[in-house]
Amino acid sequence: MKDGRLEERDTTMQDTKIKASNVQVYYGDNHAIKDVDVEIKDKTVTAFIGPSGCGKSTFLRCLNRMNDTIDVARIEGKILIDDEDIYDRKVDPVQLRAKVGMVFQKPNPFPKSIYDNVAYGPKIHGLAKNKADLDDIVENALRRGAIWDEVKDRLHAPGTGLSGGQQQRLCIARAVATEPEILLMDEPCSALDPIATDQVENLIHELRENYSVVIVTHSMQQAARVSQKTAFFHLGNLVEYGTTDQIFQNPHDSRTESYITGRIG
Ligand SMILES: Nc1ncnc2c1ncn2[C@@H]1O[C@H](COP(=O)(O)OP(=O)(O)OP(=O)(O)O)[C@@H](O)[C@H]1O
Repeated sequence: MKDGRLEERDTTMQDTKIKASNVQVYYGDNHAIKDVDVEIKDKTVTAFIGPSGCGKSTFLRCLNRMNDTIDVARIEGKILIDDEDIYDRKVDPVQLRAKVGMVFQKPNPFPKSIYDNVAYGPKIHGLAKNKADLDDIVENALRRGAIWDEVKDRLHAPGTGLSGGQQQRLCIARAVATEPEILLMDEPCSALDPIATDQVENLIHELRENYSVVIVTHSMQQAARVSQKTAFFHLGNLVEYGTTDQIFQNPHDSRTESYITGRIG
């Protein structure tokens, strides 16, 4: 059982990594995110929860400008990362996405070897001086993805030949290989069995040492297990944001309470 007060002290000590103000997202006429303000802490796992269609993934995708790739999406408001406006014209979205890595619901390794899956990002971002350097980066990332021991003897086998849980850890290794500061995870365990889920959750716990992790999850049990902060979304609004212990044990808003007690979902 977590000590609520300790957890609270722990997260309030962390610096703000992401500050979103008055964020609105429209898909054509559909106002999917309504006036969201939130400060996301560094070295903390933040869970986004809420009923299907409430805008969790949409808001997550605002944080590394993945919505830019959706023609009908329009974003207003401000999102600062380390006090820099990520929607400023001088920000290159490709560089931004290296700093703000993303792991998707379905493991999506490239149709390349395990090695090349991880080496690809560091290569295009010029992070390796030579082959030996690249080998080190790949090994380190696979270790941080908690999959090195399982793949070290078959680095040149296809990534798509791994099990689902291994593929997801490979995708996490690929995301950390470009030395991001923030990791966005959109339901990273929904395609995994309980054992693989447990491995990925343990990994999320370790990643928190070095990164700000933001995870969208349908599972309230998962949010309670992995996160220190939780944001509850409903119909495009950020209804309540607080420590995970407060949200689950003492929700202030009746909508949050209805959701966590299973009355709405
Ligand atoms: N690519 C898109 N094009 C148009 N509308 C979209 C798109 N993605 C999401 N939407 C709409 O935006 C709203 C929020 O969807 P979003 O996927 O962000 O919610 P969610 O809370 O992540 O849902 P779920 O838990 O079911 O994944 C919904 O009305 C959805 O139909």
